Amino acid sequence: MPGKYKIVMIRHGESEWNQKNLFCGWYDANLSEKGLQEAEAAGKALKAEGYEFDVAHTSVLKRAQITLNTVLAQLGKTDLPVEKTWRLNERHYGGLTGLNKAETAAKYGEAQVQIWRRSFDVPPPPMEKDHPYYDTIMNDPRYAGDPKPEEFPMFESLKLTIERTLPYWNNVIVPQIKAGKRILIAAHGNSLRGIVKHLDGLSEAAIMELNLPTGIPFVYELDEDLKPVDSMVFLGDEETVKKAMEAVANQGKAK
Ligand SMILES: O=C(O)[C@H](O)COP(=O)(O)O
Repeated sequence: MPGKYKIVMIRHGESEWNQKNLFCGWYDANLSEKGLQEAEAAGKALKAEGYEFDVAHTSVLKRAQITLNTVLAQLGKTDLPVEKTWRLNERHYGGLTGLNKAETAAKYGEAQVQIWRRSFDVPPPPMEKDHPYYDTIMNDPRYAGDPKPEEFPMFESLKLTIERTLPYWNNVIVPQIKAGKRILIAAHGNSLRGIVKHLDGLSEAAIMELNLPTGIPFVYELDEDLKPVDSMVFLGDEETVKKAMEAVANQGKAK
């Protein structure tokens, strides 16, 4: 039976730091050429499937915003209302920000990197004041006043990420869904993993296994209680999606 509501989500296209296999988090990396192409293909796929939207939500980070703008351009909807919030930002990778994932796996072990990347409540080490990207992130005018100084993250586990994403989901997105708005969310691998965990009621063990591919839209059909009737249906062939998920997982392997 079809769901009452449909919502489309997409992780940003490959970023320049994804390409270099660096922990990115709140660093404002640009999309790579491949990431731009992924975003264009995503927009074409959504158009071919006849998707239309009333509003979009994204983070304050340009890799998500450029992905969204590229998708909307393909849909001929560059005038769609867009809401931007730090609450959809990628999880803050703390002191790992800027480190190479494979080198970090060689240094601390793949198991430790897998825990930092995919566990539910084990945070990465904090970003200290002398971290090379501390000032860039802390002094970013887009964060002036929100998050409040006392809630500005220095590191985030998935649990902490969900705790700041869910208020936005519940207070802003859910009312729009219930009002019949057709919604597109362009965000990040871990902020979207948090939403997926919430929607599907995934266990901490199950969410550890989920790697979201860059730039491939996925659809949830929800019943009137916002329970999934259809979960995470990707707009891409199964083999492509599977390979893309494996590629994300393998970023954490020591070379
Ligand atoms: O922030 C990053 O490094 C990536 O966008 C997500 O990284 P992950 O797949 O290692 O969590």
